[in-house]
Amino acid sequence: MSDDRRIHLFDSTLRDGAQTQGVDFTVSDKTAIAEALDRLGVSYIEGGWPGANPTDDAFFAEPPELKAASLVAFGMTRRPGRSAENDPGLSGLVNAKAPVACIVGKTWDFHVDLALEISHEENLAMIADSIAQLGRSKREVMFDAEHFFDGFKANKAFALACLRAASEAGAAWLVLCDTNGGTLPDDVRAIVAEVRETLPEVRIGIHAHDDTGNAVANSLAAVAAGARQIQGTLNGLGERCGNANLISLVGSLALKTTWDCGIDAERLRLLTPTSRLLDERLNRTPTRGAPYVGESAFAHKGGLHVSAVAKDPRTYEHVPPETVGNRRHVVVSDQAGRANVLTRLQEVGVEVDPKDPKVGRLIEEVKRREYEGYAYDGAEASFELMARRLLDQVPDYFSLNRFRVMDDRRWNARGELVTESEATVTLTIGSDQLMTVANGNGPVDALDKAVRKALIPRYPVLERVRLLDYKVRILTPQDGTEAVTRVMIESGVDRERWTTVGVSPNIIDASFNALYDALSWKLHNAGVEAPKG
Ligand SMILES: CC(=O)SCCNC(=O)CCNC(=O)[C@H](O)C(C)(C)COP(=O)(O)OP(=O)(O)OC[C@H]1O[C@@H](n2cnc3c(N)ncnc32)[C@H](O)[C@@H]1OP(=O)(O)O
Ligand SMILES: CC(=O)C(=O)O
Repeated sequence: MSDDRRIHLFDSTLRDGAQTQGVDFTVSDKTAIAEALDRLGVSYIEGGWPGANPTDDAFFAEPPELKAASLVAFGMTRRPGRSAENDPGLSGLVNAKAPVACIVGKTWDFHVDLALEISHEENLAMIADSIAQLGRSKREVMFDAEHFFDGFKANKAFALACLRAASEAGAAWLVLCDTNGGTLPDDVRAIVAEVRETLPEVRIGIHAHDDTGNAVANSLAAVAAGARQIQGTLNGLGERCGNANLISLVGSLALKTTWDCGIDAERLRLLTPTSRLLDERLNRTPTRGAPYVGESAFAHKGGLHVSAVAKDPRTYEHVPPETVGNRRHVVVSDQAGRANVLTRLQEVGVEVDPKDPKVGRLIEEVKRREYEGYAYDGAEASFELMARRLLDQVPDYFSLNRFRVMDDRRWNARGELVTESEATVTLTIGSDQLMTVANGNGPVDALDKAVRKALIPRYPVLERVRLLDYKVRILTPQDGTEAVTRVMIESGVDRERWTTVGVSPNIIDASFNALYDALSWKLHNAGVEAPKG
């Protein structure tokens, strides 16, 4: 592919992404994410701002060894009234172990007047001096033109003079930033085109924020107008509403355009694992609806969709999920038809003759239970168990005879408020009846502990099963405290995860139903035999 079609991807997850509310990377997070980005194939990885905090200092003191990408250290132009040589911020960048530096400078006169309170000439000198100073030690220096689009609209001559100052001082890239994220694609396209016409010799990049939900569209508009570098972040992290989502951009550039973003078919399959790695590092639940990489990105729910997808997935998929490392997913719910159920059964390895009348019964059962409040859409382990029970493919590992839960809220002798829960359960396992008692931090915790106490001696595989998420939803709010509740439980062991559902007007009973399925599913999945009754 000609160089003219090359788009350089610049990842700012570890710098602008670190400015996301609630995100706090450790040095080892930064290293793992940088290595994943390097494997994915981006051109530049902005590692942070040396001198801004101890994490970034430590990261740049011992940066990861990147195979293909260039590590970038970020900073800002020198302080007003100082020489670039004596500016501690710039010295931090010079000393950082990174071959490339990227500095932000003001290009909107409003900011120069109000935030910096300096003359326009001094701002131009700050840009030129800083780029020149960094050019003495770095292989490449980039200029992030802060608020460029707002600056261009307010005072075009000054905004362009800032770009000229950076270019003449040796900046390899001029990155036009939509810092406040308020610009729309038509304006981005027109302004980038005008910059290209005015400064045809410079290389232009785009750094778009997502405050109108247009950061990806703005990045593509800039490329159409001549930008050849796109800055973005994994999963769209970043200040306020985030940056252009690099994951969506990679998918679209690689699969839908003739631009060469440096990511071949093999690397493209790393897109979903890379996005998930970031969420895992941040301990965040991946966004289901994320384009290309979300769990719902190739999930089919409507019966009409599933019946057509079974014939040819192109009927409802814009690209094959495997190309981006994702997978197809058929959802079973009250929107399902025969095709959903058969496909889902096949996916979970349940063998059934499509003509078996039990399939029809299963569909009816799903719809009846969904009407009662069950949601198999997110509780696939419960769906699998229901299907296998109907087909006599799963034994009863245990059954509940009775539970009793007591809650105690009182002031102790030291005058402190104490809440305690105690659960007693009677279970049957095979021909044995067992009674156990446990205390817990709340009634569901006490119940969970009492059930496990009875089961673990018989089924040690349950020892390491953990309850990872617990969600309660009121299904009939008009009934007040008598309302029907639905409980969804996510359980896990190591990296294995499964979700189950329980419904009842009694929240503890709903929780028990979900717990019963969670433990039964694990026993079935681990191939455990049930004792003879
Ligand atoms: C648009 C962007 O997202 S750019 C990246 C923004 N990221 C961050 O700010 C995260 C890291 N930042 C930090 O850790 C700190 O802000 C530091 C270490 C950089 C600076 O901290 P401090 O010296 O305490 O300054 P503080 O953050 O309060 O204010 C920023 C200062 O930089 C000045 N400044 C802002 N932009 C520039 C610039 N491009 N060039 C020179 N000075 C600038 C401001 O006028 C202000 O000056 P003042 O201290 O004289 O008021
Ligand atoms: C540099 C940067 O992050 C911005 O202008 O948004």
